[in-house]
Amino acid sequence: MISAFTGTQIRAAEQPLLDAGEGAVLMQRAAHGLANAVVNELRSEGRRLYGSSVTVLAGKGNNGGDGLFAAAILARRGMRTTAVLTAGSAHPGALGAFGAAGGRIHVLDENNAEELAVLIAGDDVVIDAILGTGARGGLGGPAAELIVALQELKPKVVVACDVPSGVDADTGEVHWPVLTARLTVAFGAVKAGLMADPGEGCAGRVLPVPIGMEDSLPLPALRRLSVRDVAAVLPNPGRRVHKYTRGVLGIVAGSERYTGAAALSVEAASVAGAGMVRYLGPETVARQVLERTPEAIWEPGEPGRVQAWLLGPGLNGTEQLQRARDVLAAASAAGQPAVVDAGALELLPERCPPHWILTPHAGELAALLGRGEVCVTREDVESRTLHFVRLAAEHTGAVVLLKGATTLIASPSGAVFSQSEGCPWMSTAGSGDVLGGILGALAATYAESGMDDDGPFAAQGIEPAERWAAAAAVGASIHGMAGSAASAGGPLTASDIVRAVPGVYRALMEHRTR
Ligand SMILES: NC(=O)C1=CN([C@@H]2O[C@H](COP(=O)(O)OP(=O)(O)OC[C@H]3O[C@@H](n4cnc5c(N)ncnc54)[C@H](OP(=O)(O)O)[C@@H]3O)[C@@H](O)[C@H]2O)[C@H](O)CC1
Ligand SMILES: [K+]
Repeated sequence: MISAFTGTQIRAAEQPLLDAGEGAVLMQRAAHGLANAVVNELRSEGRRLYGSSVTVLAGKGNNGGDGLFAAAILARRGMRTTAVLTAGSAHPGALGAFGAAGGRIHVLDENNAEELAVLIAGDDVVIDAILGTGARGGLGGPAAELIVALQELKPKVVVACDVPSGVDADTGEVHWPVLTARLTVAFGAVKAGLMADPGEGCAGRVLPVPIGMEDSLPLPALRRLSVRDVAAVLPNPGRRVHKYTRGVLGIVAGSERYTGAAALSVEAASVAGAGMVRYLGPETVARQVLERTPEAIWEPGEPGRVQAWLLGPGLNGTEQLQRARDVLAAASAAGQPAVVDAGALELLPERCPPHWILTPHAGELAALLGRGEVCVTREDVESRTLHFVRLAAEHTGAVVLLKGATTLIASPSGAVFSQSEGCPWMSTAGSGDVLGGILGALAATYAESGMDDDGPFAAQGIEPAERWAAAAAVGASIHGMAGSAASAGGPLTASDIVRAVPGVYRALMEHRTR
């Protein structure tokens, strides 16, 4: 499990060490970690250190200090090093070390941003050490001009020091302009803003570097399940199971207008481990569903027993909406888990049970919050994903899974998971219906026993109040892995994601036996 913390949490954990006069030691560790990361990045491209060039953009605080000390190390190892001081002044000790190691220094002013950008852009590596966890807002003035000009010139390799300057370390909010990094070297621990959009999109790969205060960290603000975690909690049928105990999922999806959504979500649920899928919808849609997934059961009347529900993909028309309303009421009364997507989100009661999983995209999340009179737009949600997903979980009382390049899953208890296994090609019609099917299958499977204190989540140390959010994170992860496998770098359809799901399960099961 990867844990992420806010800048404030990290600063608090550092404080006892700073009080004990260990600040300089922490900075040296950070600088060595950063310098090593630059060396490895160059080596991975088959480049020699000697004769390669690096520029550090250094702000006036400790972030700039880390960058300058790292550049001094790189200078001593044979790199041509330049520093651009973006605030006129810089950490005195680090600047001294940099000068002593033979680095060249330029001072950014009102008139030289473009000229310096041209000078730097040809370097092999640019280290962004302008702002770290001490930032308030983003870059302005000449520093912003420099970043805009540099971004246009497409520098070869950008390594961000602790956090890309302009990304809010706590929230992932981005204050443009930001220099997009290939790698972010995070000191002490990953910052929460590097695992939430839009910040994650600026950070590239994130490499945590321990600096000695990790034991003092509190509970994380955000967690990400690793492949190993997902493998460990994946439902694994024992010898004595049958289709009913594996988990039966009821699906209310599709309509005359959107038949594909029903077909995709039923098929996805079937391949994602549900023991059986019962489909509720009009006969014309059911025919197409069964043509694609003959294993599913059409329920024209009162449905048979299910362990969980999926409602919403492609839902349209009075008849289907009424069906969904009835099912929601029955699921609530029976205490059954439900995955609620798309059209069914509008049918939710004011407060939902904590084992319901809502799966809005940014626009739907804005609408959901609007019901509670929080007036936000899709753009607001997209720019502060972590904040709004938490708020939606708090307001609705349910687990809220906000779909995106980084999928955030907030539990009403306050825990947040972040998964990012997918790829941009997955932004395609029907992809969300497949996610709904996978989540539904997991909900039906886990509903039987997965959430107990002797179940897989408890074994991973996940608290009872966080388990449904963790289950949703498993679904997001499988969906992302299946999409990336199906894409292999190229375009794909939602059906391709479905076809890749069993292979992902197999690979995860293998992981488990290793
Ligand atoms: N705490 C430690 O011992 C260690 C920290 N590490 C590294 O330090 C940074 C955090 O360093 P800090 O000096 O606290 O803050 P920054 O470097 O991020 O910012 C420095 C100053 O910049 C000014 N500021 C804030 N916002 C802006 C802005 N939008 N534009 C321009 N300037 C801004 C502000 O100064 P003011 O005088 O304006 O208030 C900041 O104080 C952390 O990220 C690590 O990289 C080490 O890693 C380990 C030890
Ligand atoms: K930085």
